[in-house]
Amino acid sequence: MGFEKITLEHKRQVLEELADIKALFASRNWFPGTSGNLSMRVGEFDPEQFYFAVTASGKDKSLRTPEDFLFVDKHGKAIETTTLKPSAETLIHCEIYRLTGCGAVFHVHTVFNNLISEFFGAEGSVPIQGIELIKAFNIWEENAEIRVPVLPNFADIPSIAELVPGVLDPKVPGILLRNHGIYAWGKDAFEAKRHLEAFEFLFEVMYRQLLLKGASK
Ligand SMILES: CSCCC(=O)C(=O)COP(=O)(O)O
Ligand SMILES: [Zn+2]
Repeated sequence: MGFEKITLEHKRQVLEELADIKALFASRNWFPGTSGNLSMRVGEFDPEQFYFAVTASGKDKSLRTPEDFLFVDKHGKAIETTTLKPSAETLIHCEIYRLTGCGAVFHVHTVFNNLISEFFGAEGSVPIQGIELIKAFNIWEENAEIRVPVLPNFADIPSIAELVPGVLDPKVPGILLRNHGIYAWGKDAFEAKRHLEAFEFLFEVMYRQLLLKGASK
C-alpha cells in the first residue's frame, strides 16, 4: 500500500501513541542527553514497501513538540517534505522492520544496558537463564536460556546495520550495541514496550547478580 493511501487518522494515532511512549520513557530517564530513538510502522508490512514514523534526530526527547517525528520509507528516507532529519540510527530500524515485519522499534541508552553490553561484549551475546521475566518474550519453558546479541558500536551506522541479519534471533526481540544501548521491538508498541521493559529488568538483575557473586559470604 502506498503511503498516501494510509489514512490520516491512522497516522495521527501512531504519532500520538509514540509521543505518549516517548514521554513515559523520558520520565524514566531512558533518553539521557538527547539519546535514544523510537519508531512505529504505519500501514501494513510489505517487505517491498513499508513506512514508519521515527523520532527526529538530536531532539530533547523529554519535550513534546510538533517537530518530534517524521515519516520515512523502508530506506529511512523522509516520505514527505520536511526540514526534520530522521534519527541518525534510522537504518538500524529499517533493517529490524525488514527482517522481522515488526510494528515498533524502541532504542534507549540506560546505565544497565551499557554496563551489561560491555561486560559481555567480547562474548558477542549476553546469556540470560532461568529468570521468570524471560516469559515476557513468550518463552515459557522452564529454566529457559536466551542470548541477547551484542554488536560493536561502530561510528558508521550502515556498518552496524549490515551486521543485524547475522545476529538477529527470531526468539529474542532485542539487540545490544556495545557501550551504547538496546534496540527492542515487537508486533506493536504495546509488545515492544513489554520487551524493552523486560530486557531492562533482566539487565539490572544480571548486574546485581554479578555483584553478589563477587561479594564474599
Ligand atoms: C547524544 S546520543 C548519540 C546518538 C545516539 O546514540 C542516539 O540514540 C540518538 O540519536 P538520534 O539521531 O536518534 O537523536
Ligand atoms: Zn543510540
